[in-house]
Amino acid sequence: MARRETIRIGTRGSPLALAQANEARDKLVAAHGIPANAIDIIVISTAGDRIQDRPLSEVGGKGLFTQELEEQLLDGRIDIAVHSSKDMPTVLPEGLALTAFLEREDPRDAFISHDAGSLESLPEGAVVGSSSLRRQALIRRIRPDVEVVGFRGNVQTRLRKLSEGVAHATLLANAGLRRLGMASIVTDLMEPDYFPPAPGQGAICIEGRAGDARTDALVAPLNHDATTIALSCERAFLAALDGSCRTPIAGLATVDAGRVSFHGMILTPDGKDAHAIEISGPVGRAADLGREAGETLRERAGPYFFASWS
Ligand SMILES: NCc1[nH]cc(CCC(=O)O)c1CC(=O)O
Repeated sequence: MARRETIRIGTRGSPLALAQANEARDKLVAAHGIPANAIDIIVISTAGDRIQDRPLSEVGGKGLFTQELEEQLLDGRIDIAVHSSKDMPTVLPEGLALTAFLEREDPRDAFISHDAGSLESLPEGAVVGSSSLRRQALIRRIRPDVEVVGFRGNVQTRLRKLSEGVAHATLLANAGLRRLGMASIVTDLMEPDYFPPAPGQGAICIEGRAGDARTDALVAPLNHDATTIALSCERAFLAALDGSCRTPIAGLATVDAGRVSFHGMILTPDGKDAHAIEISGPVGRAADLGREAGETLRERAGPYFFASWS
């Protein structure tokens, strides 16, 4: 393995992205018995980090959190990029590949509030902050009386807004809170059967250059098979729905005893209309099952469902 000695990991600079890059570095160190200083962590700013004044669903475009890292991968300025799988487009630039998925953290969304113990028990007409189209639609489906307001910024910013009374509650990925050591702020956890997470939520992935044997060998021990199987199902579901970032799409696959079980849902942004599917089969068919689930929902919903708000 010797093109150069140091391994360069590219990452975004948010506290969560850095925690994820550190986790990948620690796993590389442990797997290969190399010193921590043989790995450089290189912070790269993305459009998604720079745009703070608008919901990203409005900005549109794919790869808001990934493009700048991918350019540096293709240039050879970094060897691997560490991402949240949830932020990864279904189609990668030519020459790049997802080469490992780390063991998934809790995929559930966390409910955080100083005013109520759960989404269900919020007072009527309460305000919930979220800029995620999926969370907005699911919240409105469960609590049509609640007012949903856009809410961006890092965890600290959102918590400050809660304290200031800008909103009564917010939802964040429990995985991110756990990785930041902030699990104690969670008020309630949303069960995936009625509040399914985003495809990929809670799973860190490694992106590398396709066919780069050196980095493939490096990251191979970090791969968690069940997570990779679940993610291939979830990402095939997303791809089959042609996941425009304006369509609320949710889905979670779990793996047990050689079988993968998938639960997917698409919603209108107001949460009034939704289509859900449950499907399971042998792990070898994970991607096929995800694609079939997506195609079935697409057919069931009909073209009007996708056209009515975009
Ligand atoms: N959209 C930003 C983003 N991308 C991944 C996570 C959480 C971590 C994960 O899913 O692994 C978050 C923040 C959030 O949804 O609370």
